[in-house]
Amino acid sequence: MAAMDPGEEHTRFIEWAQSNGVNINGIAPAQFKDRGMGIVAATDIKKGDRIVHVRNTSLITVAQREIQALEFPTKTSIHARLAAYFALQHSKDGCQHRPWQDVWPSQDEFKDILPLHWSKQLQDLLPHAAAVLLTAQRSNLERDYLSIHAIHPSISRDLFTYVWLIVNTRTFYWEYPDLPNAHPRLPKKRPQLTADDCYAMCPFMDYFNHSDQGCDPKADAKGYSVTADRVYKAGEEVYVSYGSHTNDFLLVEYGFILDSNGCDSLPLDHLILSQLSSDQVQVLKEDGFYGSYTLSPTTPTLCYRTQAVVRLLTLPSRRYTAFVSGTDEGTGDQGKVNEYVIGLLVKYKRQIMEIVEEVDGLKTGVDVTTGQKDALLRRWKQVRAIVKTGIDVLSS
Ligand SMILES: C[S@@+](CC[C@H](N)C(=O)[O-])C[C@H]1O[C@@H](n2cnc3c(N)ncnc32)[C@H](O)[C@@H]1O
Repeated sequence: MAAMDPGEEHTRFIEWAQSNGVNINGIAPAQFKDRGMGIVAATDIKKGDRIVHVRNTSLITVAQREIQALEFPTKTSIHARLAAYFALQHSKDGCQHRPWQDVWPSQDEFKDILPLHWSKQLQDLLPHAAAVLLTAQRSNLERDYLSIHAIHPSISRDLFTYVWLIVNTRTFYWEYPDLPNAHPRLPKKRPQLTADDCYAMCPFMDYFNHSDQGCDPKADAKGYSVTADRVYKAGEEVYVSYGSHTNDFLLVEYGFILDSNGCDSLPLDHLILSQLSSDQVQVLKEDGFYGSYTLSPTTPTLCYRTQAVVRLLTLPSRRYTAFVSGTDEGTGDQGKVNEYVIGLLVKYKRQIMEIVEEVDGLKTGVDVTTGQKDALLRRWKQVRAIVKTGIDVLSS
């Protein structure tokens, strides 16, 4: 994909970043047609070269004095604290992060790509897994907005939503360096925080786009760095991996999907949970096998949890018990399990055909942009392909 010259606000930001503890080596930001900014190799890069390092003092974490000075109530999430900090900075004269803020995506760009901003008509057409993630995202945002609104009523919902999404799409996992041994992931003096709260904003690092095969960003007490995972030729895009995410997750949390994603899978909960009796639900809960059933486009196609639940649904309970207790690998029952799942998938495939047709027929305009329709259609076609592969593999 051709990269374009990013423009002068990016040149200004790079100068700002370099004078603020960011060491850049052989890479540069570039503008892409379909995914905003990204990072390209400015020269040939060798595997193992450290291409960027961001000093720990340049990260924005809640341990920072300016953020601590805002004296948030203890229950305020880290996400909310960071968002509130950036909201308060946003319109301030002499805001110290201005060159960084100037290269972030605009509110309008978010409105196009993030399902949170899509029309209800489109949200209702999201795959089940994406809809579940969207509901959770909406409720986290609401919780955070209300907690900040109570102490900073001047921050509008619009601005808060924007900076909250900036934090959501641009934070890195940050293990606070001064962690006590007993709770290796909890920042000292903040025992109420959980590992999920260990986030940092990281200038320049947030230019990298995601690939399931990208470089792995590493953090240590000195800061954050990215090392080349392979050789890159000058001009090639360099990606990092944001984690092992499915395309439903990437769509809802980041506003894009990958054409090829080795971490993709399809949750089957919406097909399976409704089949369970209340006794079966209880058994599964007691055994720790309730929910999180997945179908994967790679082998094994069915995850262990799915193998377990389908045994409970289709076999005498002693066969299920033998399987989950490990006394029987369950190979003899595999045909019956596969047959049951195929039945569910064939029914689901018919529903998918109808949804694909409906999405394909959507008229584009104010409520449905071409980009939104395209992303949704591509995702449904991927779901259809996973289901088809599942049926083929289980039938063979
Ligand atoms: C950390 S930022 C990366 C820089 C961003 N592209 C920008 O313009 O500033 C994450 C956002 O980049 C975009 N993105 C990241 N990886 C992508 C990919 N492989 N394809 C399309 N968009 C991607 C998504 O909009 C995502 O929310």
